[in-house]
Amino acid sequence: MPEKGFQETKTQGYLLRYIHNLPQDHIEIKTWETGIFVRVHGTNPTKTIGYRADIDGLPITEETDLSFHSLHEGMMHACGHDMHMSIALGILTHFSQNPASDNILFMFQPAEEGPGGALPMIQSEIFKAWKPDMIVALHIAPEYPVGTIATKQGLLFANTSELFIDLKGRGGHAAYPHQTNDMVVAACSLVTQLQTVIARNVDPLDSAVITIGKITGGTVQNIIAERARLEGTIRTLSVESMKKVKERIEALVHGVEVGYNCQTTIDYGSMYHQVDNDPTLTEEFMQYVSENTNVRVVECKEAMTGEDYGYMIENIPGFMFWLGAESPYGLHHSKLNPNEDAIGVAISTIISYFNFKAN
Ligand SMILES: CC(=O)N[C@@H](CCC[C@H](N)C(=O)O)C(=O)O
Repeated sequence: MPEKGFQETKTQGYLLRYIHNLPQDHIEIKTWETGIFVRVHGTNPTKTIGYRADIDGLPITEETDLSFHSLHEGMMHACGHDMHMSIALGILTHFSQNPASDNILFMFQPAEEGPGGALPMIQSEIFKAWKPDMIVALHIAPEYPVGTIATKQGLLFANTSELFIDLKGRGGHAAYPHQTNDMVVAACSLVTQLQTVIARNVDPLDSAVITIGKITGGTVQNIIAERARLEGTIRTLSVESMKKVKERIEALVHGVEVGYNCQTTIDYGSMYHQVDNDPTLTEEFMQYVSENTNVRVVECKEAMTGEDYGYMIENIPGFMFWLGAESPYGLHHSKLNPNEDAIGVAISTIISYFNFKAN
């Protein structure tokens, strides 16, 4: 039942029904927007360990033939959030029956794909009252085999900013281009120019991405377009690079405005802070898993993916890791089919690690 960010009402209802069927003696449940907080009271708590799972889907038409494929036409769990939820429910089920000595706070977070649920969730009164001392999250990784986890100390995921550029010129008859300012031509030129920011303005030893994922413009084939719109995303490995990339984008958009005699607007939509793994906790987790489980631990490089989970661990120690879920098709692909064996691997690994951390 994949649903867009902050519209996850059926998802929330499903999760709540499951959670209400667990033993209730040690748990407290609070809804927040379309998300859920569940606190499992420890037997002798000295701290609270947080665990976050994201719950929204993506606007992609699913092309798998799975028996449990999306029932919502045009929407898909193409980033593995269905698996993230299943894993969180598995861990919660265990601790609701066998509480650890410390408290564990489960956060079922809406709107990771946009516009971002993590930041308002941690600003909520519930989070402030139940504030965890550390937080853990995972993301499925189609490129790693089941039985593998991958992470690193420090920067794991990039800074992100959405990018929406609107262009408005003068439309007209397809046969009289000299009387118009064609926004399809201006938009196409701008898309190409934007790639020069990466190729010519970003230090080759740094990294950045500008992806335009959607272009719209015009009305019909024989009318020159009065309007066009580019929708995309920017990724950088530092907050400073994001600032520089945006300055260059603004300069190029201004150039198109002058060069094509049109009006433009730029909207940066939602922005996510980079995921910076706490070095000490991450190192300890990697060592614990290597020495105490059959899971293979890989030290990976940082990725240009974004995650609003970065806000959760900006001021609270925590980390995220990739969970091997081998699929021939990657994240955000209509045929993504993560291997479900990864669910059990994640549940047993996190239960073991939380029991270790909860002393
Ligand atoms: C893990 C993942 O795929 N996250 C998304 C986050 C998107 C943030 C925002 N909507 C944007 O596009 O900038 C990703 O695309 O990396």
